[in-house]
Amino acid sequence: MSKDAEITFAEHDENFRAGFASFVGRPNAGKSTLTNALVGAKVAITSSKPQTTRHTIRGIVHRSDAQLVLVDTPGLHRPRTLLGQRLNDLVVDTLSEVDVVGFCLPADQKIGPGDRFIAGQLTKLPHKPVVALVTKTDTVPRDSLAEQLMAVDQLGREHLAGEGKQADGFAAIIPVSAVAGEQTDVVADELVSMMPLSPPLYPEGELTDEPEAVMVAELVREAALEDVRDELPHSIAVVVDEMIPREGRPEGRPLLDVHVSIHVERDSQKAIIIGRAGSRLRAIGTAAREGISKLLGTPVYLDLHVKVTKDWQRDAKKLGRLGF
Ligand SMILES: Nc1nc2c(ncn2[C@@H]2O[C@H](COP(=O)(O)OP(=O)(O)OP(=O)(O)O)[C@@H](O)[C@H]2O)c(=O)[nH]1
Repeated sequence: MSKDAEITFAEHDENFRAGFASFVGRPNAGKSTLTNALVGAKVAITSSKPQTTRHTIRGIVHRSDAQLVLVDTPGLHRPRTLLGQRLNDLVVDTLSEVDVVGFCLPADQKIGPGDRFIAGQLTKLPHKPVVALVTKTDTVPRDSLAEQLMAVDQLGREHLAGEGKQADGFAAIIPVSAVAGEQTDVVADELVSMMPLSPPLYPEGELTDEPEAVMVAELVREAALEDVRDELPHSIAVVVDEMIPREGRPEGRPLLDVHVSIHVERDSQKAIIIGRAGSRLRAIGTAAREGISKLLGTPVYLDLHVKVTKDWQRDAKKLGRLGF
């Protein structure tokens, strides 16, 4: 973000609110899509594959009366690997610093052990308001939505009520469809009402403060996730090795060289990513390059390398090197 942008109290109403909110929920619960719908631009990566959001990505909602900084977190889930454990720790750390937590529960899926696990984790944050967001309401008929709302209320009362915890379960329960654009304003209003009185935290127009390299890596990862199945999505980590302007380009025709490594855990996975005669890797490159050019506002030459980093999810040193 631009550090030189000055913001002063005087320019803003004394009732202005600003603060941080974070969405949690099982993989695929709709957190990224909701973030994007609220922010109005593509900042978090969405995909139908679970666990695509590994990095804490902020989207910023600018309103005349408030600024809402959304911290998008990875899915909280029962840890099975070292990576899983680290991600959970990261999520709980993040949550302890935000003003309100939005717990996303898809309308089209019954509440299950995964949701109860998350609700249990949220009790580690005793004084934090938790708003339940029943997502994807466009996918279910009205009567099953009503049932889901009651089940969610029950979940809140079971986990977030009682001494030392939230007094009455969830602070609010809001049905929303990010895809149909229904009730997203109600979600924003509710989250804003829980922000402290504060001047804006970021300059106007800022959408995210995620470092560009992380967003570039996420765009490549999103492209690599297209059409891959089973355990492969969890085995892909993407690192931007270098981004440098090409030298000797003609005036007004810049080109950015972007060097990216796609790490997988096994040789067989490397073969899948590369595809027959390199066809999949080329498709990944084409798809990602377009998004990266748009993001950075300049033509890019994208150089992709696929590397096998054996069992990186279970190796503390390798995790560190890949930025976890
Ligand atoms: N019909 C419908 N689909 C939705 C809605 N919100 C999200 N989806 C779809 O649900 C899938 C998962 O959405 P994401 O926003 O990526 O979910 P997430 O919770 O961020 O997922 P992770 O990053 O894996 O934790 C995608 O295929 C979305 O298009 C919605 O309001 N309606």
